[in-house]
Amino acid sequence: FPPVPVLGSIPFMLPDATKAFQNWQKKFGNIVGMKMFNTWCIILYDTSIIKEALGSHAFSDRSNFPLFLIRNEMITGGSEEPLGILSTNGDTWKTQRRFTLRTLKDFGFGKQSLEPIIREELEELMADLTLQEGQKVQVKSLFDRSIINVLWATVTGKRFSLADTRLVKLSNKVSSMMQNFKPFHPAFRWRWVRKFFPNLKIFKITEGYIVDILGFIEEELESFQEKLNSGCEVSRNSFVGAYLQEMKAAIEEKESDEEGEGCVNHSLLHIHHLKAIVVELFIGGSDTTSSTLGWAIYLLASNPEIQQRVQEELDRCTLHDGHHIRGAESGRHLSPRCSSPDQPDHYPTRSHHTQENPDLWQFPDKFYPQHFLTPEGTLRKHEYFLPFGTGKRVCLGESLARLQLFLFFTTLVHRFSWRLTDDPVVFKTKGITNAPPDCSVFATKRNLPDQETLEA
Ligand code: HEM
Repeated sequence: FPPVPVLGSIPFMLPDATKAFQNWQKKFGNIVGMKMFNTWCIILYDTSIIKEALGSHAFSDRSNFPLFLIRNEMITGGSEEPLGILSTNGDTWKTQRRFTLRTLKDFGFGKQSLEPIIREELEELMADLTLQEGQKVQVKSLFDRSIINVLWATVTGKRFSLADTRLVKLSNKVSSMMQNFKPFHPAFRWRWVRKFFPNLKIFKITEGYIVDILGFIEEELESFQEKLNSGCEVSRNSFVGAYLQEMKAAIEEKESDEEGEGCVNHSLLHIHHLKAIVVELFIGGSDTTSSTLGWAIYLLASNPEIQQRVQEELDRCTLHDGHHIRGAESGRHLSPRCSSPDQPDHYPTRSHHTQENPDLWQFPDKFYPQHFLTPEGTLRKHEYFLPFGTGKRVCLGESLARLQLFLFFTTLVHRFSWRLTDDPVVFKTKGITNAPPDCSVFATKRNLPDQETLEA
């Protein structure tokens, strides 16, 4: 379909974009070009094509996302210079990504040292749930504060108590930004719109979220910087501390940059990038993880027989004996209706949501954990299940996310039984990720025979 002026291919996507994408594949094959307003996009339907494309240099650049243009302007006081990881390219992206990955690895990504932080969150959440026994618990916001707290501890080395009003405020801001941000809103498509109509509601709302989140980060940064300015060392056991120390060392020692594999170009470490990355760790690591957990609880609460089987399996195994818990099926429900935009040169692509493709899944619309089991009952991997993306831009928080999902899911399903209340279950498909439905559950403590439990 030739795109129409202004709207591009949008009229052909209505009323149901998912259906339209499926029909396009039947009609045009595994690579389809389309236009979102003024921007050309490519939809890739085939896993091997997706992997080949996202693994190549041509597809490794990202555009300066509208949300980030606004953020960058606020951090720098006017410049739209690309900052952080998610929307930078070239040397800047490489440096920030390498530094972040290396630092987070030092904290124990992929090892076990983040486990105590996550366990502390779990203990407080479980104490909270125990107090709320017999009362309705909203699934959607159930994990927000705990997940934000893990990120906060990683970034600053501190944690809030779950009832702390600052944590409640930060977590509300981050989750409402993620749920309400409309990346495909036409106002973000043309840069002149913001220039001529800066007071449009969509811009003001977005700016409001960013101001609030940045406020939290800047307040914390100030205390780190005060320490540094008074000649003290700041501890490297937080992301902010490690970044500031590295910047300081680079200035003091005027290190000669040794560019190359695994090295960080110190001249590109800057407080503006630090602030931008912290915002991104919250954006990338909060809603994604808490929504996956929310889906898991909703799906188990609405499928009591499956919940019982999972609990029986958890009762039989211990956390460290290498059992693979069948949690992946809840991740299949998380992906947004359109997955993230990528940009080869200036042509963003959308990889088709393989998670719902009827050719790949026996029951694409159903919660069916057997999708991830072999007939013998062992874990079955799918090369087309790519929740963390693939290629050069693959998620850098994957290890943290997997550890959190595993510990929260196994502990909470082992210790509590989950039942839907009579409240309506309302599905909403807006925002960047596919949020779990609005619904409430009862969490009832399980009577475990002895305390040689999974979490011991
Ligand atoms: C269930 C949880 C998560 C899911 C499903 C998820 C998914 C993804 C996906 C699909 C991408 C690739 C986007 C692209 O191709 O441009 C990505 C990138 C990214 N993720 Fe995650 N993520 C999760 C958790 C996290 C966590 C916990 C963090 C940080 C602590 C994080 C930080 C990032 C960052 C910074 C990027 C950008 C990487 C780059 O552009 O080089 N994510 N994530």
